[in-house]
Amino acid sequence: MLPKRDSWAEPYKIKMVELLKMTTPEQRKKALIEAGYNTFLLKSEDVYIDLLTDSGTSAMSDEQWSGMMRGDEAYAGSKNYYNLEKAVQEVYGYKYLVPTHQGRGAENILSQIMIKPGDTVPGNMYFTTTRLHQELAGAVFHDVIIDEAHDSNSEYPFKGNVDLNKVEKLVQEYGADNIPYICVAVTVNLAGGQPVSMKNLKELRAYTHEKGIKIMLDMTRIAENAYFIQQKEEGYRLKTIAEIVKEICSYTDGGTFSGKKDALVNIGGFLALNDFEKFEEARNMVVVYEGLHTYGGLAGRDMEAMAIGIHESVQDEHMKARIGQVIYLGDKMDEFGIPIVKPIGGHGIFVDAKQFLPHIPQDEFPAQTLAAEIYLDAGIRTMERGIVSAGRKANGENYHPKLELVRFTIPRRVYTQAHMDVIAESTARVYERRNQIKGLKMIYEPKYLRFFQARFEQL
Ligand SMILES: Cc1ncc(COP(=O)(O)O)c(C=O)c1O
Ligand SMILES: N[C@@H](Cc1ccc(O)cc1)C(=O)O
Repeated sequence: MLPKRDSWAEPYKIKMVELLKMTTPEQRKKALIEAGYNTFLLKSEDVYIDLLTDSGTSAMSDEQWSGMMRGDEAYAGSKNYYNLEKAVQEVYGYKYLVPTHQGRGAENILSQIMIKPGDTVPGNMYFTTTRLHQELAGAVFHDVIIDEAHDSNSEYPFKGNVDLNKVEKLVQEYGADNIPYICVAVTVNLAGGQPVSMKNLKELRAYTHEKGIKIMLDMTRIAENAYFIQQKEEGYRLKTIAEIVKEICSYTDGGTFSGKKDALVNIGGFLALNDFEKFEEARNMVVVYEGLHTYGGLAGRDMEAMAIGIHESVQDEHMKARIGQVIYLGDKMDEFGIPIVKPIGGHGIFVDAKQFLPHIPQDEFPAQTLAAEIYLDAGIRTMERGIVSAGRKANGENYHPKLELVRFTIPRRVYTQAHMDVIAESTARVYERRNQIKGLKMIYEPKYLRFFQARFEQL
């Protein structure tokens, strides 16, 4: 067989490194018990490879670091705000910008200015913070993602797509007047970083236009979604990521953004809108919750780094290496027979805990258990994305999501291919001893977003 000739490589070189601490199995066991078997409660210094999240964990470029030095820390009218506004207008095409400290700050403001109590908000699968803000504003969330998204074995290439029949059913039942907007996430985090196709967005735009319903993007990982469109959707192979990103936004009315993902910064976010009246409301609201409308809870230097990161995020070679690394890890896990969500998505590998630990019932938290076991093996930190994350319904019952997953989230520009090998091998070791693994019971449950702070004990 001829050797492989189409390898990708990182379009950067390493200028500074952060040393990692290795731990012993005994140290990890102790740390895990102290953390109540919740990877969110581990101390970062007890972690070897940190795949908890791709949020705020990416490595900034030298350009971004030099942007930090150009921070204009004026209370009002910082020049970095105008640079960020320009970046948002140029890259996404939205007219108005309201900066926020991170994505959920924007979700809060959007929910408050758009939703009236009793409204219905459809979305392509829930996201924890997004749904909570919609609910706190008085709306009921309805999942309108296609059925394939709930099936970890379906190889459908655009599992993030909205099912228009499900939307139509909601319109029939609740009336378009009671649906302020549809929230469309690109890519869909909890489905496994799955993309939405341009065709689907165009169809949704045509439909919502006719009904007078707005589309608000959760544009947190929009550049990653654009990469999948470029690679998989007919007619987009020769378009750049930048062109595709702008086209996606053109079918929508605005979006919330967590700059901590695509935009390669450690903190920051924004709300972008096209409607001036809504913008005025949001700009007024931001001073209540975040800070003045020209900084929204951010330092000037943070806005500068985000403006630069937005431009870097839509470079084709960056995205090729970014997703290439995720696919490399997924392929390795696949070779070991580890059950993962297919197709491989944008920001990480999602291991199917129901298939991995079929002997553990969902009420004994298989994904939480597996994340704990993965940490024990080699100090790799991952995140539960199953019944714990899904939380409870308004009537107090637990949601029982079909997907019970452990997310191995890859920070951008941080780890090497050798780290990916270590991660896959460690997971394979846990897979070999899967039959001996026992479930957990929850011993402490906070009211909101319980997965962040809940505590568990081994059964
Ligand atoms: C899809 C998605 N939307 C919204 C958010 C909220 O962003 P942030 O963490 O910046 O508040 C996140 C991450 O939290 C996310 O992954
Ligand atoms: N958005 C980040 C941080 C986060 C994690 C879990 C959540 O449910 C909410 C926020 C992520 O997806 O990793």
